[in-house]
Amino acid sequence: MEAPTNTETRWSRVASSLPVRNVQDLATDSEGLTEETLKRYIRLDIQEDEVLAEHSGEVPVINLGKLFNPDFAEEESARLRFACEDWGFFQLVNHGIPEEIIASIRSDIERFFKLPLEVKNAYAQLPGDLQGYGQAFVVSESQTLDWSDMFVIIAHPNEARDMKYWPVKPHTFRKSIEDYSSELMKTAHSIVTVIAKTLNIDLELMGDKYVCQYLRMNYYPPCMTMAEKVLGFSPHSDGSFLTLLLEVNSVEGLQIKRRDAWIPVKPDPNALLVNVGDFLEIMSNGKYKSIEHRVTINTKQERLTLSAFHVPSLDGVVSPVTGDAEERALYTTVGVEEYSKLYMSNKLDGKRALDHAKLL
Ligand SMILES: O=C(O)CCC(=O)C(=O)O
Ligand SMILES: [Fe+2]
Repeated sequence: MEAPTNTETRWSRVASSLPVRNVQDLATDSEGLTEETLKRYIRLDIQEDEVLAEHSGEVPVINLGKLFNPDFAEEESARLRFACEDWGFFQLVNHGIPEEIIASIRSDIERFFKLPLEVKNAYAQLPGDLQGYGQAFVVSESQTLDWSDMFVIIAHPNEARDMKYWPVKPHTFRKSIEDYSSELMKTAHSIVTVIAKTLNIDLELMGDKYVCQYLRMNYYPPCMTMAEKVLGFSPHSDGSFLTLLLEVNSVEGLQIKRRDAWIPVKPDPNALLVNVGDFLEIMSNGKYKSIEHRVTINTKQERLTLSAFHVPSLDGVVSPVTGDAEERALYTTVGVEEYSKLYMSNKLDGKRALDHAKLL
């Protein structure tokens, strides 16, 4: 296992930094909120594709308990396969993470974002150690226009926990993050096991020994004057293998792309929202889809979420696994570090990193 210093230096080669204004602060600063400052956040492309709220209820729901219950496993695995093939997203219920652990992380994240700006800024680090408050790790120019702030922590490998700038406020924060992170490692592991079975592939590189977990807290302030013109998070697919999202205060905002329209996801307080990332799409040779998603903003309520990206270690190599001799590889083999660099670079020209890995 790599020592944290190695991880830090490696990440400093991967992640690029585009520092921007803290929008939570901007949103509450009546003097700063002028037409001039707001202008840069206005997005003309928001209304290009239809929003189909009537399909919200169709987002697949997968019951983790059933996946491991011999009486239901086969049927539930088939549903999981369909969710990954057809939606790239599913709500994971009966996930088994103790309620108190979820309650603590929820309340600590809410409390963290209520701290004064200077306190939060004390954690602002540039991407060298991939930890920072503010938009230090945006992956595209367009994301510098996002109406959100984020805070990133490497939670696994565990050595990363020795990082210098661990948040100490609220004082329970470190424990809640550690507890949640370990639970989530188990949950992700369970899902990965079933995914490996449904694809009939070996997913050793997603085993605990190799996998990295990055936690990102996202804060989307309300935008009183022009919520319908700004985006909290630009359309993107995730540069992960699997992402598990906790919608901390269950405020709606996430929309997923489906058949050229956007489907708003209704937060389910009892579920984790799971999505297929780029590495899983590549590894499954395109059978499982890493779907674009975005976050919209409302006029009244702030939205808080916690994304957990599960990614193979930077040393890893990801190849498409083909079923039989007839199946042609549709993606190139990518090094995780090389791919992450591309994903984090600002040179994607409006394309997704994934498009660069696709073979024609
Ligand atoms: O905050 C959200 O709802 C989604 C965040 C997201 O897409 C991400 O962190 O990659
Ligand atoms: Fe995402």
